[in-house]
Amino acid sequence: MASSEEDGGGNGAVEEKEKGKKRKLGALATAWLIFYNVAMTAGWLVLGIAMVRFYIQKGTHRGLFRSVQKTLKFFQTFALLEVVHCAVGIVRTSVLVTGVQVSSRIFMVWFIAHSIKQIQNEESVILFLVVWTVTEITRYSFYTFNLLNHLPYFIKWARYNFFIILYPAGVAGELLTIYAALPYVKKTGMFSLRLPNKYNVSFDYYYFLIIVMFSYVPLFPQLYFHMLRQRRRVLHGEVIVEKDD
Ligand SMILES: CCCCCCCCCCCCC[C@@H](O)CC(=O)SCCNC(=O)CCNC(=O)[C@H](O)C(C)(C)COP(=O)(O)OP(=O)(O)OC[C@H]1O[C@@H](n2cnc3c(N)ncnc32)[C@H](O)[C@@H]1OP(=O)(O)O
Repeated sequence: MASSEEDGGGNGAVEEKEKGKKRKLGALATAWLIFYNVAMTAGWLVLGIAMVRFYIQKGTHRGLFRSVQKTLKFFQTFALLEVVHCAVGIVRTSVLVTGVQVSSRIFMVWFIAHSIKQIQNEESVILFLVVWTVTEITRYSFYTFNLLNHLPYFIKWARYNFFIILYPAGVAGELLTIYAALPYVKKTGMFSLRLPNKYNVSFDYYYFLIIVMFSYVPLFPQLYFHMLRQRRRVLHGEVIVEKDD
């Protein structure tokens, strides 16, 4: 995930390398990515509209997760394809960075919010839902317009500025939600395996969640600094060479 930066001022070899990486996508790959990004933009838009409508009609966030969970699960799980896109090389993004981003979201959706019903009405769940929705509508519309070579500047600006606030806000929502889940996990012993058992292994989901929370400390800055580098590259034209994973 590490990257090194070259001085933007006239390093020809680096610029050539950077240009060389901007290869043309095949027609099929482009068509697929346009379809994928349009579908994802639409999916997150539907989710956003459903959340706003729910709140206007009910005047409370209680029950909101339950009412939008099917759409959320479908589109967030569909995002696993992003790891595939990187792995097969049709998008120029690190498999590792994308893998961490997508797996942490899938984990939040399926192994926390879906599995632990008692925390679904926590404000922190709404916080990460709102943050993810704004982020993804911006991000997928950015990719779509970019592929169509008609990228409005405000979408580009939003893609590379919103995350400065949204990323920490999303992480706060996720961590507070996991924290709220801990007492239920401890009480029920869910997803845990106690000894003695026929496999002779033990697993404690409660401690696993604590490890997951601590893993944000080294991993989140990697994602955040990756986005800051992307921001400098795209908005300020700095030449940045990412080392291969
Ligand atoms: C099993 C338990 C696991 C537990 C793990 C716990 C670890 C937790 C640590 C992680 C915390 C994450 C928390 C997170 O969920 C919180 C939030 O998301 S809050 C909301 C704010 N978030 C964001 O703003 C970030 C959103 N995420 C991303 O942007 C990406 O996922 C990321 C991989 C981080 C960065 O994206 P990327 O590297 O792709 O940057 P670019 O957008 O600039 O794109 C680079 C080039 O690739 C092209 N591209 C990429 N995707 C596509 C696509 N779908 N279609 C077309 N083109 C695509 C893009 O155009 C760029 O091309 P070029 O270089 O030619 O311009």
